Amino acid sequence: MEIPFIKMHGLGNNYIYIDLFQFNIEEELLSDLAQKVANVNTGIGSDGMILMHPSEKADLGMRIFNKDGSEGKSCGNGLRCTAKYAYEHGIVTKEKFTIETRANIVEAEVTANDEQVELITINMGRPELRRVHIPMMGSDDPEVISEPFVINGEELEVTAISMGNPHVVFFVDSIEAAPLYELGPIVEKDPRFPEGVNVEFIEVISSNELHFRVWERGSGVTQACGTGACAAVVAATLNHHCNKNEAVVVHLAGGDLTIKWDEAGDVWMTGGAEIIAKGVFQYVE
Ligand SMILES: N[C@H](CCC[C@H](N)C(=O)O)C(=O)O
Repeated sequence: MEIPFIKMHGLGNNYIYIDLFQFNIEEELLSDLAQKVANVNTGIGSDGMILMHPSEKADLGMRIFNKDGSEGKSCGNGLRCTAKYAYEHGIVTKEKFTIETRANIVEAEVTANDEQVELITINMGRPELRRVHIPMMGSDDPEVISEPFVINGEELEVTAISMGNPHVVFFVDSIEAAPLYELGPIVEKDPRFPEGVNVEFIEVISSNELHFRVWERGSGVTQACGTGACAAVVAATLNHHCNKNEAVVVHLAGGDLTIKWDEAGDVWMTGGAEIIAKGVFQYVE
């Protein structure tokens, strides 16, 4: 089956996008297709697959599948790329519009120059702090803020939240020394996270600047994670390193995002998005 695709990235977090306004695929093929397009040796190579689709609740919808074929509920970098594509390809005609994800409906605003989108701001909505909705097991505390967390024989501290998808944040003294590969895969699958978890390591530079690295649920180390950057700023604020209503620059491996957790409780993400290539994938079931 020939499947038209667009490869796009947000700060190096790259996905194979399929425009379901132009093409249709059976639901039961999606997980297998995501794994096959993401394979760098036998496929195209990406962190996963994203579907852009018609929506009855928003101007359009977006679904994200990780490299392992699992479906996530939201994707910050994917939302910025989807917003750029939707505006530049006439799926939307206004600079402000809404995008439905499995987690929520977000507001997007693009900044365009000669119809080319240069910057995208997404209101990612309110973080979920209640343990039961992250979800995370492990103690009766209703929230997970600087909670002792024994892993690999070490007692560390974690803060966990959901941005529609689960995140656990470790604060480290040096981002270069973050145990990304040692702890990432273990924590991702730890039974205290019944739905798995995205694992972030944060070095606080100042109240307006963080260094950030991520081991993503279902994809491993990626260059950037938009929902993770939002989770990092929320976690840093909950631990009194950052302040509400103040923009924070998050330095990810692939570049910078500006994140603000506002007084109304919404988390705003601003950053770029790029189209890498368009083509046709030869899909064999
Ligand atoms: N791995 C994530 C989905 C992708 C999120 C990330 N790429 C982003 O930009 O937010 C999950 O399973 O929840």
